[in-house]
Amino acid sequence: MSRQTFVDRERELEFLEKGYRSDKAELLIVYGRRRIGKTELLLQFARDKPHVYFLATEKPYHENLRELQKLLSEFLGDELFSRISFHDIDELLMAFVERVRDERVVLVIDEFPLLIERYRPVLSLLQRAWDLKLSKGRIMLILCGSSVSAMETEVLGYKSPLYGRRTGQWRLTEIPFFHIGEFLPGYPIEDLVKVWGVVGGIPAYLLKFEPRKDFNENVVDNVLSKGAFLYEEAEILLREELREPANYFAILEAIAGGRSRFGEIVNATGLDKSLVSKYLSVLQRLGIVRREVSVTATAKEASKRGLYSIDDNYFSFWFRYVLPNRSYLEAGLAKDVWKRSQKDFNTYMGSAFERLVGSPEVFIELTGFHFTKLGRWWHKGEEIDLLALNEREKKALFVEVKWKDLSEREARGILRDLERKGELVGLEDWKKYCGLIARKVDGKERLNAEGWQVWDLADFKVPS
Ligand SMILES: Nc1ncnc2c1ncn2[C@@H]1O[C@H](COP(=O)(O)OP(=O)(O)OP(=O)(O)O)[C@@H](O)[C@H]1O
Repeated sequence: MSRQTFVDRERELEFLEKGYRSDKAELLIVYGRRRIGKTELLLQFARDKPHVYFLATEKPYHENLRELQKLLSEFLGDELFSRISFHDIDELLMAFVERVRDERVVLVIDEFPLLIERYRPVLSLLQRAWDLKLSKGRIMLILCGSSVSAMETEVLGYKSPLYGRRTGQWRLTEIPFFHIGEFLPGYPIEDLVKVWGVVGGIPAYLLKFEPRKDFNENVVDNVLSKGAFLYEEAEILLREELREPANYFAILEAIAGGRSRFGEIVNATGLDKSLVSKYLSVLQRLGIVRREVSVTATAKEASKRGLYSIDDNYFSFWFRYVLPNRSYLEAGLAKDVWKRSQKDFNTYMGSAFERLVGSPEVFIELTGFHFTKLGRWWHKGEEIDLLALNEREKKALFVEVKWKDLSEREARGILRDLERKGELVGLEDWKKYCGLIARKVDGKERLNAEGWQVWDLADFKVPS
């Protein structure tokens, strides 16, 4: 498959097509992290439909307005339209809808938060246009943006003038793991898992990795080398989205370095508790950090005992390997840094692999176990990597996850210990199963025949 091919996004396209088929006026909000593929998705969707795609820029509001007017008049094939003087976006859009009459037109306004930044009243003007005219016609208006905070507060929030007008919204997330092989044809599954550990499912980053280079070469050339796109990307994105990046940097570096409890993060950063708590909630909202609680925790326990980790693999990798090694990397020592990071990277991959197989889609695809709850379990110094509960059928699957090649003996040892830990969870009258997911397990068939549930990378079905 060619590298330029559009990958997956089936659910997203279906969501957009459904809106299109409604044949009524639609106001859809599409947003998500930078480089996640918003523009590409919207262009794919709109390409075989009458559409206007407008990308807002940093220029002043009125220049943006003129640009939009130019595109709309080109669509109408009406030069006169481009010469009318419109004061504001509401007048322009209402006049456009008047002209297209009953035609079903898709109008995409990309980077919408830039317009808001330039001219806040744009929100109420759009509301006015929507209420007076647009909502009564057949336009499909899609507002798109990469600033998650701006889209969630200014556009979707209940204080927004547009609140209640939208007919649907979609936060675009990463390309699912089982599709990333399509970006790197020929890559073995083990390397795909590592690629996922380094850049996650972000299309723009996956495209930087070249299939003709091996994994290590790609990491050195595309992430660790001064001047490479991914060498500074994390910093650029955080500066763009956050007002006080220095404190966020300190927090992310602490978490990337393995501090997962609130107190540990406070100690490592030296920041005030209330500040750390505020910053952590912003980072959670942005999808950069996640807070986990033990899967069987009560609401009271959950509010106290959370563990923090970086949820965005690229940030996780960058804060662990780029930032702390900056002086070496600046001096052109990327290869050396990577060579001496190998052992640590294996540990890093241990947590990445746990996150991968603990994501609901991958877990269900691999194990076929239907659960109502899935997550890590811990209590008094004992820990189980994954516990899947089916509360309706009272079935539990305990799973240990290892980024290792295990002998049959090692695997059996891990499973027996897991069986012991499983008894500590206290699911007395439940049916319990013990499982193991590892990079490779010798004697897998024999273990499965004994009643254990064992999977390794050979069980991952990745199309490429
Ligand atoms: N589903 C996909 N399959 C293949 N390539 C993709 C896919 N989605 C995006 N890309 C590619 O990834 C890159 C980034 O995508 P795109 O520009 O659409 O992201 P974006 O979310 O609009 O980014 P930004 O917010 O930074 O402008 C582009 O080169 C695009 O062609």
